[in-house]
Amino acid sequence: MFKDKKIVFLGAGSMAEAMIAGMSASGIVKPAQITVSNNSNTERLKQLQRKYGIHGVPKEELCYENMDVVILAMKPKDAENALISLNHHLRPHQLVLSVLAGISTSFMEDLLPYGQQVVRVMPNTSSMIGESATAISPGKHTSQQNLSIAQRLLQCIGEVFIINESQMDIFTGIAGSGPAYFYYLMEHMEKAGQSGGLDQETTRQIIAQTILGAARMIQEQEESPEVLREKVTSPNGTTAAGLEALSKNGGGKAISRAVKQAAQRSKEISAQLETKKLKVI
Ligand SMILES: NC(=O)C1=CN([C@@H]2O[C@H](COP(=O)(O)OP(=O)(O)OC[C@H]3O[C@@H](n4cnc5c(N)ncnc54)[C@H](O)[C@@H]3O)[C@@H](O)[C@H]2O)C=CC1
Ligand SMILES: O=C(O)[C@@H]1CCC=N1
Repeated sequence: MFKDKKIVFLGAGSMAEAMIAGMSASGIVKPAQITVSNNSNTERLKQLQRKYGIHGVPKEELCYENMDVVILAMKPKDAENALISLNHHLRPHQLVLSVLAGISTSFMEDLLPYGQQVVRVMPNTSSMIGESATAISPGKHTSQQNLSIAQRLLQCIGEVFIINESQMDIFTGIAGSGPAYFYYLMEHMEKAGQSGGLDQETTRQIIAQTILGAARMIQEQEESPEVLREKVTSPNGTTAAGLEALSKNGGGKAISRAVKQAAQRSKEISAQLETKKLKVI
């Protein structure tokens, strides 16, 4: 399916690198099929080229005719300019994927040539090791065949969920931003471990294995998080004491607020860009 297909990343930041690393390691896409470009930092392009064996090409030197899949990976604030300048280069057969938070398919379609096939994508940085939870939603002109191509390509970086675009904000709050919540939790557990007498490196490995084990239990057992939590919790035991502290300190509420606030921010980014775009078109 991907033999000879050429993929270009516009944007060479942390998300692009995570996807490039995952795709290159998958064996499904060869590094030589991948090109990455950015606004001006040529040193960064050289670094990615050396590290992954892909092509790092300055924006002015990109040869768009050769591209099959264009992946937008700049910040949302740069999307409008990027789409406007892409407009002149694209051909109808080229598929545009966007990993930008808050950028709707209709926003892209309005700024690209009429009928362009686009897919909105929300990956996370675990793409780096092929463990992303990625959502995709097709634009209104996107064929089933191109949606399948996007799905197969993104399976190189982890699990892919095809969702309704109206669910993209909440998906972003859970999975796009989600790794950061777990890292935040780990940072705090690590500090507690150290103050309890463990060294930092050992604590880190213990926490990672604990989170990995809990995640795999959810994936491999039929039971809900609630049931699994109850199985850890002995009456009047250590877990009950820990959970009580979490609950008393607003732990559950804080987690649910974090997800909702991130989803809300995704909505706000869309709304701000829509308002700005209406002044352009
Ligand atoms: N970092 C993350 O965990 C995730 C990020 N995303 C999305 O990925 C996008 C990129 O995020 P990061 O990699 O964190 O940002 P970043 O700031 O690290 O990288 C942005 C890159 O875009 C380049 N750029 C800007 N305008 C450009 C243009 N017109 N053409 C080509 N390149 C251009 C910049 O030079 C830079 O290389 C954002 O839109 C974000 O919403 C989505 C999911 C997760
Ligand atoms: O923080 C952000 O806006 C991006 C989108 C999801 C994760 N990082």
